[in-house]
Amino acid sequence: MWNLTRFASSRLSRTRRLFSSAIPGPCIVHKRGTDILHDPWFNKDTGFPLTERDRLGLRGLLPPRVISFEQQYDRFMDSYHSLEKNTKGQPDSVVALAKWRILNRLHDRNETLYYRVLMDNIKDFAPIIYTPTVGLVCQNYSGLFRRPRGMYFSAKDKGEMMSMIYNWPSQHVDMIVLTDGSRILGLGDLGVQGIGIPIGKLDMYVAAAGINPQRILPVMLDVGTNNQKLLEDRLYLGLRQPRLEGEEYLSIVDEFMEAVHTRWPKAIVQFEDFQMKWAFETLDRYRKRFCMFNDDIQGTAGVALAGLLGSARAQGRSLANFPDQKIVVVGAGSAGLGVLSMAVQAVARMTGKHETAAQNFFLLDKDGLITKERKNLDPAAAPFAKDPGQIVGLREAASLLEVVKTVKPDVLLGLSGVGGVFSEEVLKALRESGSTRPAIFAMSNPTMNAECTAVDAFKHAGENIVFASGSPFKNIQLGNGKVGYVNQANNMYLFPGIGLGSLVSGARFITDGMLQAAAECLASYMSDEEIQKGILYPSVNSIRHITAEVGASVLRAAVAEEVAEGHGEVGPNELAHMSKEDTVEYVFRNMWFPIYSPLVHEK
Ligand SMILES: NC(=O)C1=CN([C@@H]2O[C@H](COP(=O)(O)OP(=O)(O)OC[C@H]3O[C@@H](n4cnc5c(N)ncnc54)[C@H](O)[C@@H]3O)[C@@H](O)[C@H]2O)C=CC1
Ligand SMILES: CC(=O)C(=O)O
Ligand SMILES: [Mg+2]
Repeated sequence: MWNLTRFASSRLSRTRRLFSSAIPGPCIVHKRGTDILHDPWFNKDTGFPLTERDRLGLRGLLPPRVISFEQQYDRFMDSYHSLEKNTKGQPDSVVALAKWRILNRLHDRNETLYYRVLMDNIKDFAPIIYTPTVGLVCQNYSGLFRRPRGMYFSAKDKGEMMSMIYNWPSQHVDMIVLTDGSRILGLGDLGVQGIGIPIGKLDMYVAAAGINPQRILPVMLDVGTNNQKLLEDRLYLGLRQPRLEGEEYLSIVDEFMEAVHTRWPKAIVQFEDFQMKWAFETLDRYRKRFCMFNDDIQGTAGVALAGLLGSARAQGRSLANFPDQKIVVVGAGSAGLGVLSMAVQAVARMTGKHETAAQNFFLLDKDGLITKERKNLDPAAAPFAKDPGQIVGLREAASLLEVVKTVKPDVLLGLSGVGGVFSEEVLKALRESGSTRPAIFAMSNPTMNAECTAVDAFKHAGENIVFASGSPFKNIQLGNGKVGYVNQANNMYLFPGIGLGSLVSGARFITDGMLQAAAECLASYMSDEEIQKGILYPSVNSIRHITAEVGASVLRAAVAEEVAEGHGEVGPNELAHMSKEDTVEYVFRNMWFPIYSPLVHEK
């Protein structure tokens, strides 16, 4: 089941070999002249060769010297480094937004160069285009707005979506990330400003999964906002009305899903940052009708499970001991419940005992420990609610500190959205954990919403811990050359591979088996040596490689579960006869790589 043998050791060299053989095919363009220069999909700026300038009516529209892609790349990186130098000492938020702006301007101008720069510098740039800076961008979106990106469907568009969807200029769309802005990271309801999240997630799709940027579509479903501050903000760009509820709300989402799949029947829709009630309801409503998944529930669960298995290994225990781990989950929302249900299912598979699989898991929300005595117990949390008779020394609504002191957990996992809930006292109490190497997952985003910082975790809970956070922190120097490793437990390690594997298998639906395969692949990726150091996840620098491996695992699971219908020229039979190695190679070959393609004009 959990086969933790390591994949091929020369991960990156194989990636490079596959890409170095990539010869850019021609790209058909239906425009000429300035229309091309103003289209970031095709624009090469000063990089257009003279012959192409002639063919496309660009002569005279650019300075005469042709600059190579490498020179353009270096020029951008020089500007970026100057900006870093010039903003030194300024407040973090000012620096972060300045960095986001310079990247965003390149994105608006020249996508090929933008994605190349992003891919090659993913460790430095992911924190800008993704968490944490994307949170700040969403908070300030209406003021930062210069040009639209993606599509906006609002409650006012009811009845029009089927025709509106044809306003999108691309003939083909493979991957859509959709939000209604109701729970953006841990920042709450940001209304239309939440569009930054689908944009950031899709940037990760291009960088990690090699989805062609001409085939992605970020979407905002604006059904109003309950954020009073935004409703009163004169610059706010969304609908100024309270959120739609009930059937009115669902009819908007239904209409959007029908419209999308009428134009692009094979498009995959990732639901992102929906408030809990709609996250679960829409997943249930659409998962057997469309190829879709909810990243916060399902992507996060796989990443957390891989980390939990890793932290069991980090204690030098065999995986057979995983079911004995005592795990406290703080946050009973879409993410926390998603993690719990996948982890409990893994325990049930390992032990064969479904009734007792949840016994070592403890779930808390804003009111404390959840037991069966909880008034208005949420049905989604009910399977994890403790029976008061079976938790000696604890009671309904016990505080986190009481729970940690009594349970002495092996793992403390936070998905509460509340910064600092792993207080000094809680972290110190973890020193009494039954584990030789307790693990702390402070998974809430962005950084200020993390349940604790890396510094505090190592300082208060001890140097022997394993630590992971949703947004990046720097490794901690513990003295005497010892390093406290900081892992990034973020669904970015899985959602690109889930989307890519579903796409290239032509999956009709995304099944539990495919999601489990993704989690198993991530869990088995790390060597024992890395795990012993406390490194649970691969470096962000190798995200394309891990995504290809995850994508291939998802594809094989789709074939095994008979939902794979094939992709392009490759039919389901051909997929079924591919070896494991072949599937990885096939997935790599389907990844878009940012290099300039010769442009061919067609009327
Ligand atoms: N690292 C990652 O990959 C991911 C991180 N997240 C983060 O997880 C957080 C929560 O997301 P959702 O579950 O979708 O939100 P949610 O709003 O559905 O759930 C939040 C839960 O936390 C509980 N809570 C609030 N205050 C608390 C407190 N003081 N103590 C204990 N529990 C408390 C609430 O009662 C609720 O059960 C967000 O910050 C989000 O950014 C979400 C998905 C992926
Ligand atoms: C990472 C992510 O999906 C979230 O924080 O919501
Ligand atoms: Mg999310």
